[in-house]
Amino acid sequence: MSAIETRQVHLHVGGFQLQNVTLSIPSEKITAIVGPNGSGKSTLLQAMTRLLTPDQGEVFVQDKPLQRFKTIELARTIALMTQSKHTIPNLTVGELVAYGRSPYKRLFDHMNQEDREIVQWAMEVTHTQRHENRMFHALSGGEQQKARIAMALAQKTTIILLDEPTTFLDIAHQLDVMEMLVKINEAYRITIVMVLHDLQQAANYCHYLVAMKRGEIQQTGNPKEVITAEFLKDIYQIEAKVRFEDNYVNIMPLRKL
Ligand SMILES: Nc1ncnc2c1ncn2[C@@H]1O[C@H](COP(=O)(O)OP(=O)(O)OP(=O)(O)O)[C@@H](O)[C@H]1O
Repeated sequence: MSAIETRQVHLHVGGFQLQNVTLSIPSEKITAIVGPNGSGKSTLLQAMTRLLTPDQGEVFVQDKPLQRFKTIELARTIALMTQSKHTIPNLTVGELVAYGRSPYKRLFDHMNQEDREIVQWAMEVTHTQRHENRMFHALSGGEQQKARIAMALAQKTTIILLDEPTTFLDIAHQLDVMEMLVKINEAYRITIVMVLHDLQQAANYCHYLVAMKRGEIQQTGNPKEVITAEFLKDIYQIEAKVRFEDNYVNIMPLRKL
């Protein structure tokens, strides 16, 4: 069973169009969506979470048509971490992570023991417990990313989508976040789909790659096989060397073509 499947999806936003997007995101794996700026990666994530509705074609989540999901059922199945942190209100980390429990609560319901345990678990997994009582907006970029991942985990979904989780982080925090996501995937079998600009991260941490260009899927497959010098030329119009060192993919961009 694929976690998410799109079949011949066409979707326009403004003058932009996703065209004939057919793909299958493998369950319990880590998938990277890559492609140049403006190629439609975020639009695709929005189509997968029903924030945007295709003009044509269908999206399936765990084999069920997306439009048949009740809102609450979808929120218990897929968590989405968008790029924007500016919409997060003034909350402590503990309060933010507790927001992840919303799909399980009715308005004005209090957190029960199970909710509290799940919130503690999500903070433990992401090492954010020590920030529980600090204000989210006072944290560093790396700490904020981990707190947002904790909120997604507290939603207790089987699928987590992340839009550029490592952008704006220093190299140590980038590795920290990627290693954390790998551990979450391995320990809890959560399907992870993330938009990435760093192709080395895509190659070295992800099991599956979806490459987009101008609203279309260009290539899919094992990132270690897909990312070649030819691929970088086709997708990004750059000349680059791609080398393997101890099974680690090393990409050396040389020049724009
Ligand atoms: N609401 C909207 N109205 C008009 N155009 C939009 C809207 N949302 C996205 N677009 C356009 O659609 C195109 C694809 O945008 P999208 O954000 O999906 O690309 P992306 O691959 O995620 O880009 P980036 O890597 O720069 O984040 C862009 O040209 C963008 O300007």
